[in-house]
Amino acid sequence: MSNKSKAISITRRLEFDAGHRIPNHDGQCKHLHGHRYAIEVTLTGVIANHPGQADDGMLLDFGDIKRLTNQYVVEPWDHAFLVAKEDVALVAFLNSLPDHKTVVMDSVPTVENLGNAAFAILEPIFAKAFAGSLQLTSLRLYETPNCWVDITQS
Ligand SMILES: Nc1nc2c(c(=O)[nH]1)N=C([C@H](O)[C@H](O)COP(=O)(O)OP(=O)(O)OP(=O)(O)O)CN2
Ligand SMILES: [Zn+2]
Repeated sequence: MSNKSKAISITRRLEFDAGHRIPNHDGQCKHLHGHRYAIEVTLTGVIANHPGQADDGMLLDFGDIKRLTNQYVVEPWDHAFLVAKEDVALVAFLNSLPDHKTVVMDSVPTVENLGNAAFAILEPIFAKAFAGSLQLTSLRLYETPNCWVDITQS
C-alpha cells in the first residue's frame, strides 16, 4: 500500500456584478466601470463516511459553500460599488447618493486586493462552521474572463 497522502478539494463558483475603479491607474481602469466577477471557493478536507446520511461521500454539500459565500461576500458586494477608502472624492460622491450600495475597501479594489479581502472574510467562516474539518485552501477571483487572481493557503 502506498504511503502517499491525498488532498481532496472541492470548488464552488458563484458570480456577481460590481463597480470599481483603480484611481491611480495609468490606463482605462481609472474610470468608473464594472465587471461580472466570478469567485471560485476551494475547500480541502476529508470525505465523510456517513452511510445513510445526506452528506455521505461529500467533503461538504456544494449548497453549504454557496450559502456561506453568498451571505458573506456575494450578497454584500453584488451590485455594489467597491471603492478604496483613499479615493476620498469618490467615497464622498457615493455617500451623497441616497441609499446607494457602496462598499468602502481598505485598499484599492484591484482583483488581487478583492481576492485577498474575500479570502480573509471566508477563511474563518468556514473554519468555524465546520469545526476545523474543512479548510479554505484556495480562492480564485475573476475580474474578467481573461484576468484573475489566485489566493492559496496550505
Ligand atoms: N494586476 C492587475 N492589473 C489590472 C487590474 C487588476 O485588478 N490587477 N485591473 C484592471 C482593470 O480594472 C480591468 O479589470 C482589466 O482590464 P483589461 O486588462 O482591459 O481586461 P480585459 O479582460 O477586459 O481585457 P481584454 O483586452 O478585453 O481581453 C487593469 N489591470
Ligand atoms: Zn476593472
